Amino acid sequence: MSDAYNPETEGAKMSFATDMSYGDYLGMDAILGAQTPQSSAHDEMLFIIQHQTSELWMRLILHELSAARELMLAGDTAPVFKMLARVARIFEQLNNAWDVLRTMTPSDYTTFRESLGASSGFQSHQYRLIEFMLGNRNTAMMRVHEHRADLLGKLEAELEQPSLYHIALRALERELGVSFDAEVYQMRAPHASNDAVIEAWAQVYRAPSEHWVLYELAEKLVDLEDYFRRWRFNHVTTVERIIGFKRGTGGTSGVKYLRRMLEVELFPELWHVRGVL
Ligand code: HEM
Ligand SMILES: N[C@@H](CC(=O)c1ccccc1NC=O)C(=O)O
Repeated sequence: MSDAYNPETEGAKMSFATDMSYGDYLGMDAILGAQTPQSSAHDEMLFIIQHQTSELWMRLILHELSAARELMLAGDTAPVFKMLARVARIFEQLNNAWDVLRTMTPSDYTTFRESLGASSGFQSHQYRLIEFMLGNRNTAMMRVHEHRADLLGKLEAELEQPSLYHIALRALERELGVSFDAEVYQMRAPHASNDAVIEAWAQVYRAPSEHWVLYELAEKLVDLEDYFRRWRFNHVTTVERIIGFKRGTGGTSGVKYLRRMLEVELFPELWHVRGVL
């Protein structure tokens, strides 16, 4: 008989015929059954898992942002800071993940790129939902989901709700006793910079101790956008490294399109305010 240590002797439960196990709880059969490479290329598994893990983290981002929005609407800001800090950390996790994908060379990628057809991250509805929630609401991005009423419905439902930034701006109005133009609160357009909003944030930044909660909220949002920008930058750099200036499978110009996306400002006034202090 082997003298290998048997944890059963100290009480480890070994039978899960009728009890919920680790795999049951985590839905491991569904998760580990969801990798279906379209080619026999070795690196396609890396590619699939990289995207699936990213989508799982995005799912958590959406969970945190939804809760943060509810709490902000209820005026309960303390837990919101924790949630926004967590979202920034998740982006950092996604940023670090590029190191794994970067081990794939251009020649590795060409072994299966054709198998991807017209599919592309451009069609990630969770990515679009994150953008919409934060306030970057470019409705032109929704058409790729027209064939999926469920996904389109989620994006449409999001557009019915104020963005997280809208809610922050409402709080700013209340704090300073000011009122922003209605155009600031457009529901179906990317948030555009507004001078009155810059001036309002400037009041907060000139006297942080008098407006501590809003100051902290603003800095959490800047932090989040900072990490999000790094994600976009890592993406475009990895893309250039792997496919150069080829067109994207999603039909865009590829790196040129992604470089344009680097110009997106989620919370423009929070960046512009730095220049007027
Ligand atoms: C070999 C690695 C990758 C390449 C070559 C690549 C390439 C591209 C290209 C060319 C686009 C532009 C749309 C198109 O025409 O296809 C794009 C968009 C996008 N990709 Fe990737 N990508 C890679 C990895 C990833 C990963 C790991 C993610 C994580 C989920 C991701 C998420 C996205 C998203 C969300 C967009 C839309 C961005 C936007 O519209 O602002 N990509 N990608
Ligand atoms: N757009 C990429 C393909 C790609 O990266 C991709 C394909 C399917 C699912 C996710 C992807 N990731 C990001 O766009 C390309 O043009 O090579």
